[in-house]
This record gives sequence, structure tokens and C-alpha cells, in this order.
Amino acid sequence: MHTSIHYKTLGLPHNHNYNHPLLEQVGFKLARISIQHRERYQCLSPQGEESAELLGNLRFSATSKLALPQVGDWVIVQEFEPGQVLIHFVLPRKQLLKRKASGSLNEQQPIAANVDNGIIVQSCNRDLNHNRIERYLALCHNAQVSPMILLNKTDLWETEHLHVQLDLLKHRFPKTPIFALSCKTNAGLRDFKQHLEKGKTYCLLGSSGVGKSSLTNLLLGSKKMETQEIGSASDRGKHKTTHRQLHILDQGAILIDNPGKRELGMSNEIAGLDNTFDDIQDFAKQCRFSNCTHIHEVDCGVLTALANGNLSQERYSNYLKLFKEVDFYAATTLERKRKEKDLSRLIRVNKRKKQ
Ligand SMILES: Nc1nc2c(ncn2[C@@H]2O[C@H](COP(=O)(O)OP(=O)(O)OP(=O)(O)O)[C@@H](O)[C@H]2O)c(=O)[nH]1
Ligand SMILES: [Zn+2]
Repeated sequence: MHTSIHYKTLGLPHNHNYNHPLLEQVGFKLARISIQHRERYQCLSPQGEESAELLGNLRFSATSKLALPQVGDWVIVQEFEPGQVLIHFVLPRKQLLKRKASGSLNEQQPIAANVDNGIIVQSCNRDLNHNRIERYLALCHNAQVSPMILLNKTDLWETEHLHVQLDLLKHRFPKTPIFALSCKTNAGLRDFKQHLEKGKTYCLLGSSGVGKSSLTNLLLGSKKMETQEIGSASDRGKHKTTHRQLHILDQGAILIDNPGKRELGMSNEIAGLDNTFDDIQDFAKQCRFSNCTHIHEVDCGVLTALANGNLSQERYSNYLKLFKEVDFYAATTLERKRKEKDLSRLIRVNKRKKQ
């Protein structure tokens, strides 16, 4: 149980205007959602962590998922049993980080509410992908959340290579703060921590495997033990959450962990595809354009390999097919139409070539 949580510690802005009439009634209070399961929530208030349920009314009147409480939301709750509260009202959000839901064209999937900064975590391997970072930046900018880029696993690269890559990142994203660290050696960790401000809410973003859980554990510091003990029976002492969680860090910043495979839909699968088709990734290093789609660009390393027989037509088609499926969800309707046109043109051209 947390003993000394104040609203300020939970990130409540001192100039908030949450003056709801319900708050004047006995048994009602403000709380912040820290965990969301399907129908059940956990929330934090000066009374500590309590489990919360949604008032039926609120559930039925919600017109979309976005209207339901999300991790990071401020809500008005009513105490009905020790450690148990009912959520009556979701207070207006400062921001809501969201992405396009995979499998649906226009549906939005919420990520977290009232986030000040998005931490875009990438790792040092050849999947480091500027275009993917750009998508996360767009996601942050759409929600008016300030982004920062965090390059993890710096231990995997030679210093010289790391500096070259960092320079490239700085060149491409001159307005975004960029940090580099290793969760393995802790190099760079202290500097990064110093930039996390007390009372501000940060949300981790990034594909599966870039080290978000490792980072969360390091940042949790003394609280890490607590997490590990709870998890030790089921997952061998490794903190491995499967749901989003809001944590209060030792130095006072608030961190929303964002684990799970599909949190950002396509990006995880792109990482997977990059690994599956690493020969194609190698050819792609010769492409003139860093955002080459390997479909119609001049000086494309992949198309060159295809032309001179180093890459089979079958493997190439398969790559495009899978990539198309993945990218389908990422693209806007317009973008998608353009891509489909490109693809069908490509298929026609290739058919003609074969005849
Ligand atoms: N070499 C090296 N490995 C790391 C570093 N940070 C994390 N890893 C490893 O990378 C793997 C993935 O780390 P996680 O922290 O589980 O990654 P994640 O982003 O939380 O992944 P999901 O939980 O699937 O979203 C683990 O095997 C970690 O031990 C690092 O700085 N250097
Ligand atoms: Zn190419």
C-alpha cells in the first residue's frame, strides 16, 4: 500500500478546475486510473490504490471506447467498501494518446490519457527505422503530447557507429530531444532520469522487444522489488506486465508503461517482418531513398536484386504481400488506395515481364 500519495504526486495540475458537484458529496473523491483490465480498473488517490468499477450508467451511455476511463484519466469515484470504489464520472482530458485500431478503418484505440510526454523507445539494431519513429511522432503530435526519442540497447553498438546513428537521428528529428542508454549497462540512465520532471506524466511507446519493461523496472528503482515479488511465482521474478500501468517513480515522475504485443498495431509486426526478411533488409540498404517502398523507386536495392536474380520473385511477392497486410492498418484510406494502385501496377508489370 502506498502511504503518502498526494494529488500533486499523482500529477494533478495545481490549476485544475475539476469542481464537479459530486465532489461536494460525502464519500466522493478524485482518483486517477492506474490500471485498466477489461471491465475492471485500479485507481490511485491519497487513500492509496483501490479497485474500481464503472457505474453501469457510464458504461451504457458511452458512445465509444474513447468515452470510457483510460489509464491516466482523472475520475470521480465513490467509496462503497474499503478498497473498492465506483467510477461515476470521467473528467475532461488534457490529452488522449490514441492510435488507429487495427482491423478497423476509422476506429480509434485509446492508449493513455493526460500524458505530458511520449517516450518513443527504439533499440540499437538494424530495425532502427526513422519512418517508424515518424509515425510515433505523428501520434504524439496529434494528441498534443511532447515527444522524446529514447535509443535503448546502446551496448549493442560500437561507440563510433552509435555516434553516427545518433547524428542521423538528430539530423532527421532536430526538434525532438534524443536520449541514448543501455538497460543492460545502465550507461546514460542517470542523464535520462534527470530529464524526467516531477509530477509530469510520461508514456512509453515503441515496438515489442525494444526494452520498455526493462526500462520501467530500472526507473521504478526501489519499487522494483515490490513488483518482482508479486510476479515471482508466475513469471520467475521478471516484471512482465501484460496491461498498461501507471507508476509513480522514485523521483516523482509518473510513468505509463505500455507493454504488450499489439499496442501500436502494425509497428510490432513490421519489426517482425524485418527479421523474417533480413535478406531483403540487406538489399534495401542500397536503396537511394530511406523511405523506399521497393515498389517503383529508382535506384532501389531490392528491385535491383530482383532484376539480377539475387532475390526470387516468389520471395519478393511474399514480402510485399505481408507488408501490405501490415501496412494496411497504418495507412490512411487515401494512402492505402495509392498503395493498392502501386501494387496492382507492380503485379501487372511483373506478369508482363514473365511472359
Ligand atoms: N543488450 C541489451 N538488451 C536489452 C536491453 N534492454 C532490454 N534488453 C533485452 O531486450 C529484450 C526485450 O526487453 P523488454 O524489456 O521485455 O522489451 P519490451 O519493449 O518491454 O517488450 P514487450 O513487453 O513485448 O512490449 C529482453 O531480452 C531484454 O533483456 C539493453 O539495453 N541491452
Ligand atoms: Zn528500395
